[in-house]
Amino acid sequence: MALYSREDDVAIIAVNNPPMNALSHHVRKDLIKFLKVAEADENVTAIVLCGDGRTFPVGADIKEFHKSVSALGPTIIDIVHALEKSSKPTVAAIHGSALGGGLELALGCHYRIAMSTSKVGLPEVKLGILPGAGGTQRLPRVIGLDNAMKWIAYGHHHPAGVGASLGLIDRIVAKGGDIRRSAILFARSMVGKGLGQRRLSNVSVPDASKVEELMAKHLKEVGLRTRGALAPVVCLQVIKSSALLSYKDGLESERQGMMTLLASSESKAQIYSFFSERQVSKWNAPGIANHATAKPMQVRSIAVVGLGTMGRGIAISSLKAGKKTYVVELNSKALAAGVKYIRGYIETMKKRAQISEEQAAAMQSAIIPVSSYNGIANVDLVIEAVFENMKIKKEIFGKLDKVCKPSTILASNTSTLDIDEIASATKRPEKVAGMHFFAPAHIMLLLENIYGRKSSAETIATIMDIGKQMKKITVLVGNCVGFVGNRMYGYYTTESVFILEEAAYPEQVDKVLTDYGFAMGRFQVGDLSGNDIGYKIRTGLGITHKQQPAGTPERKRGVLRYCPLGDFLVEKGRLGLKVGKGWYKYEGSRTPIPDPEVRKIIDEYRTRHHIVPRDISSEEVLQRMLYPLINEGFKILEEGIAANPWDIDMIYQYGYAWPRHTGGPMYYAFTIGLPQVLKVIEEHWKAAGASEPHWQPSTMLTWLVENHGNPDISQWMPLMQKHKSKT
Ligand SMILES: CCC/C=C/C(=O)SCCNC(=O)CCNC(=O)[C@H](O)C(C)(C)COP(=O)([O-])OP(=O)([O-])OC[C@H]1O[C@@H](n2cnc3c(N)ncnc32)[C@H](O)[C@@H]1OP(=O)([O-])[O-]
Repeated sequence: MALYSREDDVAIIAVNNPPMNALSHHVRKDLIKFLKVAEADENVTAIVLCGDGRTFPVGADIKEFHKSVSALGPTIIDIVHALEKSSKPTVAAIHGSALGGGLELALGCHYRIAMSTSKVGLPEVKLGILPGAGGTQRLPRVIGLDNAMKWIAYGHHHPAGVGASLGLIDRIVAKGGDIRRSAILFARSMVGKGLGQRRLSNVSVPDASKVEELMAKHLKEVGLRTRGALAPVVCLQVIKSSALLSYKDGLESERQGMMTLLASSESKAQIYSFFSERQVSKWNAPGIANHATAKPMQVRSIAVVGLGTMGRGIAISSLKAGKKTYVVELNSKALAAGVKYIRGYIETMKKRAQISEEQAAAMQSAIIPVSSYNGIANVDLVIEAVFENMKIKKEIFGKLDKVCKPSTILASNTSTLDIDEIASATKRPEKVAGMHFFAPAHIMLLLENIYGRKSSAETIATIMDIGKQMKKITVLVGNCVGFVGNRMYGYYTTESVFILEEAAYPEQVDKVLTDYGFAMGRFQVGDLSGNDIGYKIRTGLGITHKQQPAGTPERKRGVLRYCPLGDFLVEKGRLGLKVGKGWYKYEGSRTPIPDPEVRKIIDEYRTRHHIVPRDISSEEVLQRMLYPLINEGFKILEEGIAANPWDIDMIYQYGYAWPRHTGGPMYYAFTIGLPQVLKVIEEHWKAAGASEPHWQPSTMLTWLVENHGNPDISQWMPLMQKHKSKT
């Protein structure tokens, strides 16, 4: 709802719809009603629009999207026009954030004042839509086309100070000031001044003459940064109309753009992503604990064991979260190198104004270098980040168990290894868990937390809470080889080399993936992370080409199909970007260049095995790359390793750069339709048989299709649970 009050001659309309003052239908009804009251009251000379509680409205109510209620009048644009039309000065008093429809309301007001700490922006593009309440037409009239294109096509939130420098905010109220009082005084001071040029629909776009040039520039940038996404392109086209058409016709173009986007699968996927991102914090470890009941332990200090790339990033994340951080390396040279890197990184963040001087100083003084395990006996949480080797990890956990106080939680940053086996090296398995960070750990937003068979409710709640404090998208999953992310990814890489064998070169496979929306294809990613990583894992499993006894068929490992092309590459020193050659060659930059030598390796291999390369369609490449992931995702849900499909999707969006506008592997499957996905998987399974088990259809997928066709993704788990409880 909204509340109406008076302060002498100024009417105050305050949106009161916790937690974020979204502009739900009932709020919109109140706003129009109170604007009429204020307009009709002779004793009112000015109107202040504000938000109660945490914030100014942060936009339309996203829960109403794709439901009929979102279109029920009054709409946000009706309120925008009522605010603008008012004969009395209308002032938006912004605290917290004014986003989306919230900022559009503020653009309807004649004046805007904001707390210095507040944020403003039109982030609709991140929901696959556009600012459909006049924002595409009104913002360029205030901040110019160039800025408006940037703001709307990328959807970033901007500090109010930046808004003020562009003329969007008329006055800034310093931290600690009273925004409502300032707005009342400001509104009163504007009474009697002309409103004509304050009504944005009367104003023209300042840099309209540069429209074609700006369009070309922004279309190019958007194409590079948000590959394959429709919304940024439609946003730009609609903003363009603000420079070429009348306000009224521009609004019509905005309406049409909005209709197109609302009907797209992209906006549904983005809205699903918005809620999924928040849903993952409501974690559940079936039979052990869930977010509502389990209480985290207070963690004041964290020790990071191992200062390689991962350990350094984890230590920086810990310092950013304000923890006293013990950094541990037994070798003094490695310790010094790690500490130097961390200290240097903090200074760089300070120089780039990513953190304040005080924060930097606090982080520097919170680093405690340690060269023996005894030095971390009293920490609350240890995160081990040493080499991916079970024997070494068990030795370290055994030692940590002996020296650390009984309440210390011991976590491993393993990306694949069995957490229960690691826990078995201690006498406190209830205090052991996995915290799988993604490289670089201080930048990547994903944290995949793993609970073991014996992890306690408190341990799980604590690692989830630490993820939140580190500002990570933290997803809880169960224990299995590779957990969720890497277990699924394994089949993606497996299938990619099978495609090389049969039909394509790396650049052809990668192009299909980047056209789909990935920033990089699988082979470029391999080069970037180092092809030797996978090689070491395969060596650990004893399956590389060199480890086989004489006479082993090159393309078989037992009954399983195998492709050694990745092994050949590493054995020829093609480790990836770091050495300037891998699946591609690199000539002094990070740009991958298709390499005739790689083609030669593939061609010779094909000739040796009498493989005649065939034509392969982009559709087949995409299906073969993505459907094994999806199939494995269903197996993971079936086994209870992930509690919900959106947990998997968030892991893929934030850990593996899955394009957000398609939602993630599980949501993408829903968009394609589960029957169609199953049909393709079954065809491959029929053709490949037991030698390619990743094509064996998941029982859950098969059951859902046979019994429910393509049920809504929110129903997959409830339907399965109902089915299981009956059987
Ligand atoms: C039609 C005309 C065109 C206009 C289009 C628009 O305006 S499109 C909109 C353009 N605007 C945006 O895209 C802004 C969307 N919002 C945000 O980006 C962030 O909420 C934030 C940055 C404002 C605050 O971050 P924070 O980390 O402090 O808080 P938090 O994120 O955890 O949220 C707390 C709770 O509020 C919920 N909720 C939040 N917003 C909305 C909403 N609009 N609606 C409904 N619910 C919303 C959120 O789900 C969560 O619920 P839960 O899980 O507790 O049940």
